[in-house]
Amino acid sequence: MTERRPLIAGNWKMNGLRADARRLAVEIGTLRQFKPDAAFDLLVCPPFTVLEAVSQMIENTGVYLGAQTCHVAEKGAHTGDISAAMVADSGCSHVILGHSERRTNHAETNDQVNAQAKAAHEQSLIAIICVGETEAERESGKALEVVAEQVKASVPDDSSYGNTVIAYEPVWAIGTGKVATPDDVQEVHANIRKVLAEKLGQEEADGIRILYGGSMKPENAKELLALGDVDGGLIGGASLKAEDFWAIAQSCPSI
Ligand SMILES: O=C[C@H](O)COP(=O)(O)O
Repeated sequence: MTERRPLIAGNWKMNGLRADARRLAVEIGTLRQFKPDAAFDLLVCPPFTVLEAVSQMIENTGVYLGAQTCHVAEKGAHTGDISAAMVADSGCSHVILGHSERRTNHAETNDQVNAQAKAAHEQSLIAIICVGETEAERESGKALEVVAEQVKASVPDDSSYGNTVIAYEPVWAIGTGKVATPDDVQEVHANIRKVLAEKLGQEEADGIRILYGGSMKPENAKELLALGDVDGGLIGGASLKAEDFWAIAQSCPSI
């Protein structure tokens, strides 16, 4: 079976002026250099405006750089948008797509996320495709079904373990301090892998990393990261403090 090296990804969201971003990037990069052979990959996804600054700060540290979205078109009349080519040109290897905050605040649909992921793949970017149910959907027993539908529709057919990561983020757990139970997380992750196998084949499904996101912190990371189908975390709030982000990464089981 393809080895799934844990990925610990920090989504800085709309946080970080240049000075803060540089400081945080240096702190994370410095910690990373202490353990270059660690059993996990580290990724930071700052806002577009500081990608360049962060890219310089993490050069040669082994920390990967990602953006938080991209447009489906390569270039053109799309005021305020950023293309996958621009993301790649900024030094990024990854891009987060379809985060629930984008789906809610910018009305992004599964079809759009699918097209964004294809655009990202064309630029050799790794697409981190986010899915997750709302609290009402969980309470009405529809979590598995909703997430399965999102995966089926948002993940393009050209996806592979080399170019795609899935992030399961229950909407109600994001930034709230509420965390899904380990049993619930494992159940959803296993079902995502099953859907991926039906869509892309077992080999790809076995290799695609599925991250958990939603109030992951040093205190709960170990239990979540130990689950069989959890291959890392997409971390918001706790990724803004280098020590917390690093403590989460250190909680990864050895591979
Ligand atoms: O992308 C990250 C997630 O939205 C999780 O955010 P959080 O760790 O602040 O709950």
